[in-house]
Amino acid sequence: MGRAATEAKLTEERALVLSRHGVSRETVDRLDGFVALLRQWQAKINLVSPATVPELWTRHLEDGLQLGELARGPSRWVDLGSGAGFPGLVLAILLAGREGAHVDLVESNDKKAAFLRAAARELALPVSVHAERIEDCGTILGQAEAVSARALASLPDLFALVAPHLAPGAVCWFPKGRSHEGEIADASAHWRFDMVKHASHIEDGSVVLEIRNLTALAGA
Ligand SMILES: C[S@@+](CC[C@H](N)C(=O)[O-])C[C@H]1O[C@@H](n2cnc3c(N)ncnc32)[C@H](O)[C@@H]1O
Repeated sequence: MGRAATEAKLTEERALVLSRHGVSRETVDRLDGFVALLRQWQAKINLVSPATVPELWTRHLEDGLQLGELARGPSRWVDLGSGAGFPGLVLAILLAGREGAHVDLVESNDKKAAFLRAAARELALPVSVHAERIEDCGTILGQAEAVSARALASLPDLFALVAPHLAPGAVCWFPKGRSHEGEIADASAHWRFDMVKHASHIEDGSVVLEIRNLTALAGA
């Protein structure tokens, strides 16, 4: 897609997304700042698939906005495998200004972590970036009221990563695509959990899974 068409699509989809999510002027300014910074860095490092840049608002930002609306309570989040900040940085943008709010972003890729740090600094967000492997971040996970992860791993693999560390009462929020039913079936063979499945607006058949009370089944 050429530059003019990219700009037109971004403008059109920004208006669409903002019409679907009532956010404050300050939040809109921070979302715009995030998009500008991401596009600036994207010219140097591959933060998101280049084909999805014209659809940044609908493919990437809106997932975080939707998650923030579903999970209004928690102030202390951990986002695993944050990549370019989805959904973790968007959640931090929504939480900016709330007393006690904090989002830990875990991203093992040094270049992406550098981008996340730059964005957090420029946008004055309540964020810590951990350029580490999730497997080494048990203490951070243990402090979370809510954990998010998008496009990181299958549901059983996500459960294995988080379960040993989750504090009692912590809630996991995992956006999932159309193949979520198979992942839920696989996870159910080894784990007991309470789940609410929220329909996602991002793509037909996609969902946001809200998971509580995760425990390993005996003998699994
Ligand atoms: C497919 S990307 C998804 C990024 C983002 N969550 C999104 O939805 O756009 C997965 C990200 O997780 C990071 N990652 C994968 N395994 C990881 C691990 N064990 N510890 C920390 N980061 C990891 C990768 O570097 C990559 O940036």
